[in-house]
Amino acid sequence: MDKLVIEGGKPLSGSIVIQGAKNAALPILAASMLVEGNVTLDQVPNLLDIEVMLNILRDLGCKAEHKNQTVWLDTTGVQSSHIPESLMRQMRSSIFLMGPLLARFGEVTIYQPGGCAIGERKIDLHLRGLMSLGAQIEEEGSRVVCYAKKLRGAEIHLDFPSVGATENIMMAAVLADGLTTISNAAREPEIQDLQNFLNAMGAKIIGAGTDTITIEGVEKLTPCRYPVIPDRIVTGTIMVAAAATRGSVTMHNTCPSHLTSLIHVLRRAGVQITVDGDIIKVGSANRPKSIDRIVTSPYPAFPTDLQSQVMVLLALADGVSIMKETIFEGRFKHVDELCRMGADIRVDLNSAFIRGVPRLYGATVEATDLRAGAALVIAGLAAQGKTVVEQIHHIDRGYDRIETMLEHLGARIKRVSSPVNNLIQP
Ligand SMILES: CC(=O)N[C@H]1[C@@H](OP(=O)(O)OP(=O)(O)OC[C@H]2O[C@@H](n3ccc(=O)[nH]c3=O)[C@H](O)[C@@H]2O)O[C@H](CO)[C@@H](O)[C@@H]1O
Ligand SMILES: C=C(OP(=O)(O)O)C(=O)O
Repeated sequence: MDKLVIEGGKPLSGSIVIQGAKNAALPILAASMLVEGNVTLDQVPNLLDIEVMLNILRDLGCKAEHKNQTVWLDTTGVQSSHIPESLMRQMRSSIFLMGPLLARFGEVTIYQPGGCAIGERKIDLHLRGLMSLGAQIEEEGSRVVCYAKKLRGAEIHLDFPSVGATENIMMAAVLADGLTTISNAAREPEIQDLQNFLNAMGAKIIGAGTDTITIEGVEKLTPCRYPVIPDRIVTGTIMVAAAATRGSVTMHNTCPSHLTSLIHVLRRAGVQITVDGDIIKVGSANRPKSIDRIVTSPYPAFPTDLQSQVMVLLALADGVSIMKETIFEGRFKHVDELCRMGADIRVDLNSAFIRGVPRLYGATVEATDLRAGAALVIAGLAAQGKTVVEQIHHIDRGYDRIETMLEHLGARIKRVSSPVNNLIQP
């Protein structure tokens, strides 16, 4: 089991290029199953979740190669529309294959997906959306079998703007007969990226990025080459790390407009941020200021995927802050670990009350999920002394060798296998 060992207290400084977005690449890889032929995707990060998705695609009969951030797919051999339970369980995003495989083969068998333990994460909105398009669904235990000779367009209203359900319905509706509208659709940038990819293959979709998406079904798609957007959550993680260590970092290959809510929050905390095209510079020499209330909500509001990272900054702020999590009920697991490092945080229902402390202290802590793990890494970078972050396979799901990226910014961080003592000379 790998661990990260961090000798904290050194401000991050320098510049880095941000990786492509996990949450855009995963649905786009799934959407590639809608077409027959060679699809090439650029800016695909080297992540555990991408590896799992490529293994699922190979299991379905697709040829897949991933080298230097480019993925080459040959989907002509895809025959199967059955995803084994062991593969489904490896991540939540396996669910993205339901819509495309159903649209291409008229049937699909999947199992309840796995993923980080951050909440219940039902798939009812996905299933109801597909049923509205004419699919019949049979559930038996964790197995879900879905049939439809030909999907037909429909008006679908989502009770909640679920990112994954919006994407699954879009992918299924692309080859359906007639027009589909999704109202109360999620508006995340990754949904716009999926629309752009599908349209590049000949789909007719408008409205992604707003709460109403319209899909006019087409007969057939044509393969294409497509670059995935930059990862706004990785960008945000580094921005917070720069601020928490009172460093100065320049990030290239970013989409600042995707980070408006974070930029606003960090500026309120007293962090200096400048934006120039696709470059974001973050600098901070002073103790952060507390923020009375941050609430996570669907895009464009403050993202749940940056909640734990920003909590580290607030844990070091001058004053009391409140963070309310409204998307996932199990997303405060980093709090106990941060308290082990000296943070003063109390959780009541879905709100965390954060009384800032002047400093955190190194400790051995456990990453319980992807973003909780990223938060603990930031805490370790800012803390006095040595921090060991365990269970870092969670972090590898979303950050392409996080230690290499941070080392490049001057951090004293190493990935090690046990034993961990004496591997870093301060
Ligand atoms: C790969 C990917 O893009 N992952 C992101 C996506 O996850 P994901 O697509 O799973 O997130 P959703 O927007 O679907 O989930 C949001 C909320 O809706 C609930 N829900 C969802 C679907 C459903 O059928 N029924 C239901 O009740 C979930 O339990 C959760 O409470 O959006 C989340 C919210 O921004 C992010 O944290 C994830 O990083
Ligand atoms: C929760 C996340 O991802 P997933 O939906 O893939 O579990 C995340 O990226 O923070």
